[in-house]
Amino acid sequence: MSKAAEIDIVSVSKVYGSTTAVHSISLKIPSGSYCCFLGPSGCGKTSTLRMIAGHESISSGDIRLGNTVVTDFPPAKRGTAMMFQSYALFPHLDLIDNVAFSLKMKGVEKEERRAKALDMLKLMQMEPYANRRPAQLSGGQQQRVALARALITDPEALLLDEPLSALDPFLKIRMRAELKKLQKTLGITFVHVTHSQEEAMALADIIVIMNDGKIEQAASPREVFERPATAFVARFMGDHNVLTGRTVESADGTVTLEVAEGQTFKVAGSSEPGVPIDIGIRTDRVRLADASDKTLGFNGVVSNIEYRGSSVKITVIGAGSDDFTVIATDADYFAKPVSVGDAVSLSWGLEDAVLLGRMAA
Ligand SMILES: Nc1ncnc2c1ncn2[C@@H]1O[C@H](COP(=O)(O)OP(=O)(O)OP(=O)(O)O)[C@@H](O)[C@H]1O
Repeated sequence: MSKAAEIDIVSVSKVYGSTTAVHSISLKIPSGSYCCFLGPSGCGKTSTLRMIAGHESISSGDIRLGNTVVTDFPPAKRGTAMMFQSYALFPHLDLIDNVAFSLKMKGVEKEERRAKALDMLKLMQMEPYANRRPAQLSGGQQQRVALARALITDPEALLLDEPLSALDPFLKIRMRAELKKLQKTLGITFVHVTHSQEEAMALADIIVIMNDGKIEQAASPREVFERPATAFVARFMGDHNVLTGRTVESADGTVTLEVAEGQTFKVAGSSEPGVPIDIGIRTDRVRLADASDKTLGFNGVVSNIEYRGSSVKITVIGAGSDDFTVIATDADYFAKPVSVGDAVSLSWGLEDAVLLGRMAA
């Protein structure tokens, strides 16, 4: 197998007519890492992936793979391989010829390309099916063939566009584990586009969260979860309550923020007084208990309760929010259950609230 390459995206934009799909993004994807691009529909993930692959021209900026600027290279000359969402297998060819196709295009002689295709099918545990056609395979098996076909060119980076979206939920989780194992075995850089937070958290060394053609945060899953950089990330990842307010005081590394009239919260950090600001409060760290320090909690009214098995989701109205979420463990909840309409006191620790940065305009 080839060695892995770092992918360096430098001020890259993509403009389609009057739509700017990607706004001057910069990012270094370390060699040999598993990188997931995550974001809502239309945020520019696929356009970015296709620009790395060379299937889409770059409107401005540059992309480097290792030491080579590949901006103007055709896809086959970049050292990348792409696996498409639909797998794009040829229905009339058997698996060996499907996998060997790109080598045929390069003029590799028949025996050599078939031997290499068989090696790739072996790697994907698909050798016993080598003479079948794609229609005679399950979805998961077709995906393995598509992977074998992408990997036969010995790419330095494998680019995957929503690779798991065509699979049923059970197979999705199994293939997810296989993708991760494959990436570790091969040691090459994987760039994977998904709109699933869970998928990105499970797979990635680095998650790149995009919104409206820009990168909101690029960091490890743990950092994204514990330190969301922006209100968008905190909301999109769905594990924080986001409250918006105005700084009333900033001293000794702590900001005091007014979120509703007479309701102030403390959070670690610093900010100019008067500035509007967002804070994120971990849903799983809020306790149904009175806070000793009232700036680390509030009194509210329960508006909804959802049982989730190992946890219970409690929605509370208060502190200027009508859907403040508390995730309690089932044990904690059933030790002291509450009902819709109950008045509750919520509290959290200073370390469970984070100051969320604002996007540069
Ligand atoms: N060929 C095109 N011509 C014009 N506009 C395009 C084209 N391809 C994408 N766009 C627009 O660019 C923006 C980003 O699209 P892109 O496919 O990169 O987003 P995405 O994050 O991958 O979305 P999805 O998850 O829905 O695939 C969207 O507004 C889309 O409508």
